[in-house]
Amino acid sequence: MTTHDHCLRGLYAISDGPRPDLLDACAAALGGGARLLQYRDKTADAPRRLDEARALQALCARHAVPLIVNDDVDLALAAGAAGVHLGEDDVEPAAARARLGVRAIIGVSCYDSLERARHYAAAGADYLAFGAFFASPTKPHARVATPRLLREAKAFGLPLVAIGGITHDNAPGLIDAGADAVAVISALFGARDVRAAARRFSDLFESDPSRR
Ligand SMILES: Cc1ncc(COP(=O)(O)OP(=O)(O)O)c(N)n1
Ligand SMILES: Cc1ncsc1CCOP(=O)(O)O
Ligand SMILES: [Mg+2]
Repeated sequence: MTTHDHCLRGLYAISDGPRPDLLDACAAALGGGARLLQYRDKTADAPRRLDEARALQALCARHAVPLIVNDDVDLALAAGAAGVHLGEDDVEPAAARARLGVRAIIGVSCYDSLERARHYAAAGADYLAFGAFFASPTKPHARVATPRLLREAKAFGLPLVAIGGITHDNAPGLIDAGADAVAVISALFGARDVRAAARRFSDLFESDPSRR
């Protein structure tokens, strides 16, 4: 168990920027109960990314929710974020830890691979992300994972995050298979009412499985 386990259960909101109402949309996700927020912006607009990451860090601090920055350890450091999410193109957890400190939340993408999970669990990751579990509007060519991976990855003893095409309808199956958190972009930030969408995802973690 890590010191971050309390926030690693529930809805993990991942921003879909750039968008003009990014702050409002993220505030709505947090208002709807998101337990983690990831700033994911794949553009190269460094000044805007820094401004947005800093603004999101202030927002997250008001909600006592950790901000995770996707890919970019330097940006996480500059924004004072709680941590970073690392994929296959990014640095190893130890390098991120050396920059961000022992208390940082370092998440890793394991895609469909238990081998990656084993490696990253030993390398000091705080959570293991698997996916895509369903066709993803955001990342149509993402590698495909199956719920069985979640059941097997429980053995690593770290919080498990599921990602990829997750909706209110298909999330319960992943939670039942062992996902501690569901990471969602389109079905959350593409919703007309982001706060209500976040609340519905969050409620899935509170309710009796037989009543979902
Ligand atoms: C929680 C979470 N899981 C997986 C990813 C995907 O990371 P990666 O494979 O590095 O892809 P990009 O998001 O960088 O396109 C994630 N960001 N967050
Ligand atoms: C970043 C990422 N990695 C695998 S699927 C995905 C995108 C998830 O977005 P969506 O919830 O819109 O499918
Ligand atoms: Mg990445």
